[in-house]
Amino acid sequence: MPQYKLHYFNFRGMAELTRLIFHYAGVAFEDIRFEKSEWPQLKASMPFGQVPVLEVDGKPLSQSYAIARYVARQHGLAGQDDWEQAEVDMYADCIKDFMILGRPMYEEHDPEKQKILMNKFMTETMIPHMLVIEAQLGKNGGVLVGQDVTWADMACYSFFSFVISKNPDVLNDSPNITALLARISSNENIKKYLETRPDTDI
Ligand SMILES: N[C@@H](CCC(=O)N[C@@H](CS)C(=O)NCC(=O)O)C(=O)O
Repeated sequence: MPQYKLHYFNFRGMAELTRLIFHYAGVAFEDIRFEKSEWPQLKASMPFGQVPVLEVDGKPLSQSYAIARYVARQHGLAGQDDWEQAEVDMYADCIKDFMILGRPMYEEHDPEKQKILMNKFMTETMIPHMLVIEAQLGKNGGVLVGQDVTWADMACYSFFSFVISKNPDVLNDSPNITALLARISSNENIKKYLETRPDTDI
């Protein structure tokens, strides 16, 4: 087994999906978390000057979804054939869009402007795309692709569990997404991780 070291800030952010994949798969990795005050000293050592970065036997890999996909492929969570892998990527990219397009809303501090951004994000992106995910889970027996949990489901879990920690009503009309979250959070490895995970705001 390679030696994995995951470098990121001490919050969930863009590393949490990979952390969850490692824990779900029961694979040991070093979860290296640092504070914002330490970042200026570390930035130059990261390939794109950004994190997350995964070191695999000393070799660095950057870009959160490249990292998550790589770890998922190595541990049987990326789909059974090329088509399934493409479908898994499709749903994972949909979740990545949520994260990228939702970011300006979290960074806006003026409540009025934040409300406008929130409405636009919800009506143009989140609600229509959530309906697709909800319907697919219903059609496909509770997971997005194939017969079992993949990293697309983990991406869904990572994103929506964060969202409902801020706004518990978001999944009121989404029983299938709610069931997926319950399924993943009842995994023994995930349960153990959640018991000890640092309690961070983002
Ligand atoms: N496209 C990159 C974006 C990574 C990114 O935005 N990282 C932020 C933290 S979430 C960062 O390193 N910020 C510090 C900086 O840019 O100096 C990915 O998906 O990994």
